[in-house]
Amino acid sequence: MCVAGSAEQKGKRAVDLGGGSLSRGEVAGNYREYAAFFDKPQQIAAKDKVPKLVDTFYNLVTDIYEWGWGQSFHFSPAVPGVGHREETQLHEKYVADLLELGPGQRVLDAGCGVGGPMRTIAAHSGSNVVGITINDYQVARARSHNSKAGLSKLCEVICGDFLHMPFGDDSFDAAYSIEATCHAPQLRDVYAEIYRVLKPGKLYVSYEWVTTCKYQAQDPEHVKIIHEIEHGNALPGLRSYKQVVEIAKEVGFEVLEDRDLALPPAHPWWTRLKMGRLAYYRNHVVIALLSFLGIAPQGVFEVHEMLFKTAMYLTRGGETGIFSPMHLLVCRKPLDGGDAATAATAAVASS
Ligand SMILES: C=C(CC[C@@H](C)[C@H]1CC[C@H]2C3=CC[C@H]4[C@H](C)[C@@H](O)CC[C@]4(C)[C@H]3CC[C@]12C)C(C)C
Ligand SMILES: C[S@@+](CC[C@H](N)C(=O)[O-])C[C@H]1O[C@@H](n2cnc3c(N)ncnc32)[C@H](O)[C@@H]1O
Repeated sequence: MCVAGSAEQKGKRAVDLGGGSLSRGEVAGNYREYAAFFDKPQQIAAKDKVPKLVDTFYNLVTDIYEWGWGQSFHFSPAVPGVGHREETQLHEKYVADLLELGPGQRVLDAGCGVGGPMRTIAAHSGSNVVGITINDYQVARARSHNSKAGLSKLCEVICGDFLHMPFGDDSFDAAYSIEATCHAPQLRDVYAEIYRVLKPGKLYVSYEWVTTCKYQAQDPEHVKIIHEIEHGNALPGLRSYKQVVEIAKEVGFEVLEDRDLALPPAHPWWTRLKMGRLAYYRNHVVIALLSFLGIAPQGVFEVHEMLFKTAMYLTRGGETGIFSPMHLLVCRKPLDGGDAATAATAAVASS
């Protein structure tokens, strides 16, 4: 049976799909718990439960993401005549270039996944990247990929919560987050934490998931699309493009640039997702078969079904223009960190 190939990029094999750090028997129950969370709006309001929910989500989806997407868990603008891998790397190198990274600098990757972006950025710039992710399965995967890529010296990965990072004040020369801070129950908490660990005068770049100016809260179709995107991606509530900028300023950052990289002349980021539909049907059949044979744990099929559905809503979000996964923020921690730090502390206290 030929089920070893990945849908779009070689790496994880279908026969190895599992539930991350969960045992085989835990996958179905964890998926049910995950799904139930989104059926009860009061739970989404219980912000302290979100990091655990996000950890569960990544136990459930990390293998499928690697199998069907690759080692970078984010979108990229399409580039005509260029393959997905290169499109992805271009989007990652842009972060390194905006941060003006070079050898010897210590850079934070807040929400690093299995480290696709950190490897591109370290190899491109020669800087030392320290990644943090809440999911210990991703830490193991990232370390293994770093070692295979010969980048263990430049790339370090730790398991932890980006809302409470185990790093000293003013200890990084730069910081970035790629499609990760959207998981924070309060955006200002993660921004304030990144602000704290960044040296004065240094830059933070983020690709944010946001609703755009086209989103109408009174349009039921818009509301449905955004709710389904939140459900399929472990999001406690998407923020608008305006809110992310306001929050960055509130914690003390100077916002040097904020721009939606999805807007024309950029080519649609959702092309890859939409074009992959046939492959996803095939994947669904493969997973059904592996589940029937007892090779894939019970529950993986349901997780795949959820992702299938979320791919459709993400595409709708892109096509309607109400959602962007790549609102760029370039922020600087002011040199006179004193006043700004006070603002950051006050912002956290009031959140
Ligand atoms: C930033 C986040 C994740 C963004 C993307 C990397 C993922 C969002 C939706 C995912 C996928 C949807 C469909 C899957 C398909 C059914 C399966 O057969 C193969 C994997 C998918 C293509 C999967 C891959 C990753 C995504 C595109 C969020 C979580 C904040
Ligand atoms: C969509 S993935 C993006 C990963 C990576 N930036 C990339 O582009 O490949 C989001 C990442 O954010 C991490 N994350 C979410 N909430 C977190 C938290 N509270 N603390 C640390 N990491 C978190 C997840 O574990 C995951 O690694």
